[in-house]
Amino acid sequence: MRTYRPHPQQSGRAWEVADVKVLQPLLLAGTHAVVTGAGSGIGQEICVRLVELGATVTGIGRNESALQRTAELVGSEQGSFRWFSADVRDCAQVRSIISEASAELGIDLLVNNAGGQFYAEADQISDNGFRAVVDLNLNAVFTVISEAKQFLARRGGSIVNISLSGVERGSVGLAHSLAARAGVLAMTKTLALEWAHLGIRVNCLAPGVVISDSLPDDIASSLRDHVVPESVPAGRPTPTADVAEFVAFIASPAGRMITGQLLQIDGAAHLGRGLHMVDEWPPAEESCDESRR
Ligand SMILES: CCCCC/C=C/C(=O)SCCNC(=O)CCNC(=O)[C@H](O)C(C)(C)COP(=O)(O)OP(=O)(O)OC[C@H]1O[C@@H](n2cnc3c(N)ncnc32)[C@H](O)[C@@H]1OP(=O)(O)O
Ligand SMILES: NC(=O)C1=CN([C@@H]2O[C@H](COP(=O)(O)OP(=O)(O)OC[C@H]3O[C@@H](n4cnc5c(N)ncnc54)[C@H](OP(=O)(O)O)[C@@H]3O)[C@@H](O)[C@H]2O)C=CC1
Repeated sequence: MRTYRPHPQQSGRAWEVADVKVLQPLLLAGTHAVVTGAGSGIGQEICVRLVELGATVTGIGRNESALQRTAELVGSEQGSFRWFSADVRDCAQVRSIISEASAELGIDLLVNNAGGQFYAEADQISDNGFRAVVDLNLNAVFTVISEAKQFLARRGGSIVNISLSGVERGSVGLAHSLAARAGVLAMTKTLALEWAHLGIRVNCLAPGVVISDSLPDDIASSLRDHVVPESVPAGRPTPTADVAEFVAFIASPAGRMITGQLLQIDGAAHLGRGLHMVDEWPPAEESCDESRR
């Protein structure tokens, strides 16, 4: 199998530390952003960057110490960060947090980032397992958005739904998650239409492979050693900073005509062989098991 490596001129430490912060300082001063899944990985990076750009950020997640860590990471001199601990699948709790956090401030940016799944081929996913993943990655997104609408409408805010590269093509081991993300994509396009007259914009950002600190070691190694070299034409994972900068760009005035879009920040992974979360894909012919046909 062909493996992908990063271009030699885009390798090494210079690339790793390259500053992707291209937006003007204090670009988002005076705005209020709500970010779910704010205690780790992509969500944490988004919070840190939005505060740096001057926004007041409300973070939501389940793990209090993780949210506290985000609070410690954000700088204090520009915007500010406060957090609420909640399971986004708890509709009543999440509705009450969104309205408490936004009654005064309204919402300029809502980032639906909380999400995740386990990896299993479809015939290993129980009804309850499918439901659990759809609850987190689709139903909770609807609840958050529908509560936030009245606050987004005050000044014409923007919604960014974090999705997965490959949402339009499928990935082995992710039937539940991609079904949910495809639902979010359809909801994104529909709400972009329905709410355009309110000035509310709705987009999906789909990272490819992001190797963040919060991933379990076995998943991180599998992504680094197999999925990236075999399936990401750019030959490298997507840095969390790239996602955070694009979220801020969409929220900025420069993004004011961008709505109803799916943007895949994935080094062309969605054009390649697909991001498949199994050891071997496609299966070798001799290993095909008749009983599973
Ligand atoms: C595109 C390629 C690259 C993709 C890279 C993507 C990376 C990321 O998304 S990073 C985010 C990483 N973080 C996570 O994924 C963590 C979030 N995950 C979860 O919280 C759980 O996986 C959850 C969504 C299922 C929610 O868990 P919870 O509601 O607590 O569910 P339970 O533990 O009660 O289980 C419910 C149901 O699911 C079955 N199940 C759980 N794990 C597995 C598994 N590995 N294989 C098969 N089935 C599983 C579990 O057995 C339960 O079903 P029943 O037994 O039928 O009751
Ligand atoms: N890593 C990757 O390769 C990719 C990730 N993504 C997506 O990006 C998003 C962020 O992932 P990433 O940063 O990598 O992974 P993380 O696991 O670090 O982030 C997921 C966040 O969601 C929160 N979360 C999970 N379940 C719930 C819940 N029920 N209620 C509230 N918060 C919840 C978690 O916090 P807590 O547990 O404290 O609640 C955590 O902070 C996810 O939607 C993920 O699927 C997309 C493409 C690739």
